[in-house]
Amino acid sequence: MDKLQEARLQINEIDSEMAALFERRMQAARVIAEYKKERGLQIYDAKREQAVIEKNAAYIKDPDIRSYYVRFLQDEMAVSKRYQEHIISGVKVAYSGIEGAYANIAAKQIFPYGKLISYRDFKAAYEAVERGECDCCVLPIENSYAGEVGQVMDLMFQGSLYVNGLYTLRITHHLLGVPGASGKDIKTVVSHPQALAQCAEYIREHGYQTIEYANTAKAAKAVKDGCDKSVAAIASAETARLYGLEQLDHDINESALNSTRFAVFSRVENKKVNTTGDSRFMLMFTVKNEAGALAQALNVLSSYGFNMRALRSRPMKDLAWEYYFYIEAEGDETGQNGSDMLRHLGLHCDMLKVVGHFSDEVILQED
Ligand SMILES: C=C(O[C@@H]1C=C(C(=O)O)C=C[C@H]1O)C(=O)O
Repeated sequence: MDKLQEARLQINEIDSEMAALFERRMQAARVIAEYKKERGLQIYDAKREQAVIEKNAAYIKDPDIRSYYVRFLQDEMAVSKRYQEHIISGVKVAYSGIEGAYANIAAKQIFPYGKLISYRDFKAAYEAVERGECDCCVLPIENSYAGEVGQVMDLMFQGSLYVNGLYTLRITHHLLGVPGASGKDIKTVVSHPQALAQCAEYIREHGYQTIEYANTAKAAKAVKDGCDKSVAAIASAETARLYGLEQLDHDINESALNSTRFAVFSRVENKKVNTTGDSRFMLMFTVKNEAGALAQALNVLSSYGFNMRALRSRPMKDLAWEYYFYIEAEGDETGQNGSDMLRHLGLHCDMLKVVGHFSDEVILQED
């Protein structure tokens, strides 16, 4: 047998072993895909991929081969993600608003393989998941300009869903006109009040009139339907594509920090979070009607070493002048220290629940 034949026989043997291993790996990936579907988690997990590469690359003794093996792992994981997409494809994702609105843009980016279903408001989207009509919903919880989204906070307090992921969508506004219009034609701009406010300086410099719409997508649709070259909408590039508008000017908002945080809600809690140090959790509670109860409750968190990042209060709808509290804190509350903290905190509360935890806040780019 010559060298070629010998080496090919070896490869045949290796491939047959690898085929069996590949099948086992893909079966494990299927289990992971189903787990993610139930919990509204994204397929891609950057930290896990990094860990897989680091751990396995270290097994390769020949330094010449190591970089090829890293490439092999990357390809293998890309194949596994494609397979997971096939399994999850059609996951039903509820969002509130119409196509082209920012909630829709966020949902599309988080679940590009999902079936996105529009609901008329936050409550309808949330309840569609509670009823089992959808697998998860994408709702805004906070905007860097307008602050918390109160209606969603109330749903989190009263409802039964969990937050297993948080995503920040950076929002860039553009000036959008009907095809053939140019910047010089524009006299009036239309958009959501927040978008108009975020572009106030630009609007003032150009001397435009403004008209408010319920959301940026509706404003874009009105420009398209109106066929008036003197009217432009302020909205995203995605909205421009959707409604066949042209970008007459780009990046017209003043603050580059304009962003909205979207939470993904699902019926099943994601118990095990990444414990690499970036974990966060969300609590909701009411305190006993006693002097110092709130201060004592807050002290419990710090005494167990949890760093509180946000504290908010909202009125309880059915009890006048009574409030519930929302806390977002850093750390992993699923371990022993966390459960001790929660038990201790419970002593100061009438009601306490963990609404969600997630390992990383993912930044979404609009385009
Ligand atoms: C299998 C998973 O999903 C994806 C695919 C991975 C893989 O094939 O090893 C790793 C991380 C994820 O991007 C997982 O999250 O573990």
